[in-house]
Amino acid sequence: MNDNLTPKAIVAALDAHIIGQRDAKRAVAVALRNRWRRQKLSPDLRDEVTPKNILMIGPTGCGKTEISRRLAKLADAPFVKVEATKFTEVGYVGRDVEQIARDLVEEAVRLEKERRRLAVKDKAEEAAMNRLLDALVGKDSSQATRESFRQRFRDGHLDATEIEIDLPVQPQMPFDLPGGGSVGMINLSEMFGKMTGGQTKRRKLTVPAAWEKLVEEEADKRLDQDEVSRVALADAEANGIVFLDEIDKIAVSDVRGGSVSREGVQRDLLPLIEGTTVSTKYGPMKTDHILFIASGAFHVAKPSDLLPELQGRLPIRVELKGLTEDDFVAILSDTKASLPAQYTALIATEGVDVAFTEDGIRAVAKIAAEVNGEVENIGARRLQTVMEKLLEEVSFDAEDRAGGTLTVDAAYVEAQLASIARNTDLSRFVL
Ligand SMILES: Nc1ncnc2c1ncn2[C@@H]1O[C@H](COP(=O)(O)OP(=O)(O)OP(=O)(O)O)[C@@H](O)[C@H]1O
Repeated sequence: MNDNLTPKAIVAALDAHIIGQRDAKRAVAVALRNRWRRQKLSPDLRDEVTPKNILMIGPTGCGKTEISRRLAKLADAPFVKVEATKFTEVGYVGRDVEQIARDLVEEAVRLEKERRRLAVKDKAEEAAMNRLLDALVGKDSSQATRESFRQRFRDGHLDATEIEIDLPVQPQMPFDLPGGGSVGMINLSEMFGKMTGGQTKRRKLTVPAAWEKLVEEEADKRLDQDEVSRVALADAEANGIVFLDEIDKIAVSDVRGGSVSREGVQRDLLPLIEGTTVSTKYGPMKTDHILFIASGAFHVAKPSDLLPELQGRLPIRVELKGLTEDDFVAILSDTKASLPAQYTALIATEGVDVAFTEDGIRAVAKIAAEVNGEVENIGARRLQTVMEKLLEEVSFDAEDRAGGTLTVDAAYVEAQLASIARNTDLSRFVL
């Protein structure tokens, strides 16, 4: 883990994307740094230190997931998000909860492959180019022909050309298995994988799509798969972050219908959070050091309605605030790759220059806050629907406006959105 990721540095990095929510940012920053600190301890003490999991309490769309996801990205850590309510659905079997750990390992494998593919990129591209040229001009073609096609490919002249290439067959499971395909210690997906091992299938693809597949396959061939699995498993165990959303929905605030299954889910989650060993297709995985960030609005149920054992496992409580109109202004103007910056860049590709004025941003924020107040409070997510509607027209006919400019000021926002925003029934559907 990066030595420079001190709590202050982590909070500063999160500040670039997320407005406010200081307590939550500080809590996750400390949790991450504690992992780094733990690695510095002697082995006997290291095993004693378990993560202090976090409970985030706050309304929908206020940044809970975003903070956790950004944290994982910053730390280059495997991350999965799961809705706790998913496990109360019909057909639920207790061991499904273990799927969370399996998903985390899969994510760790994906990350590890991505890191290693980079190291073998040059060699993989060279081999992929040879196969691409074989498919385009034949194995026996002259060096000059190959060179000319290589150039045409580089210049993008073959983007619409289709070719046929042989690609490995993806192992396919004939049916879905509860518990992620593990029956005891035998792993079925692995078994089916072995059965199809080495088989290829001829596929017709455009040159750029074929190139991507070939580079991927050539890179994978050069990776030591056993080593990838081993490192990924260790990475998931030591650095994995699990975001458990809607934990309040499985808290039991009354003893009537549904409470049994909800309490059941809590009981199932408990060993995972306390630390257990889950069998995965990459080998047994210990969950003791996974960082769990549980989250919920807790409008009805309270954290104290969770099983006491679960409460004990989520000792760090942070409250996130609902976002105000001023927060929306800041989200639109001060975050990296903000929505206005994204739309401006997208539409600029068509040669149209969109510029947001300060009063235009304020007007968008005001309408978003109003609709949140009147229809339903979905937090910063409202900005996405409002911005989409605001720029719907220019997004559609940008081609006719190439070379032109569009100033999004308060008057423009008013003209595009005011009539919809003031009509509650309409904004329910449109904004
Ligand atoms: N404080 C904030 N600063 C900047 N952007 C935010 C903030 N809060 C939310 N957003 C944006 O709003 C969207 C939804 O936020 P997020 O997914 O974090 O919601 P949440 O709090 O996890 O809600 P839920 O409990 O419903 O999952 C994201 O695109 C995120 O970028």
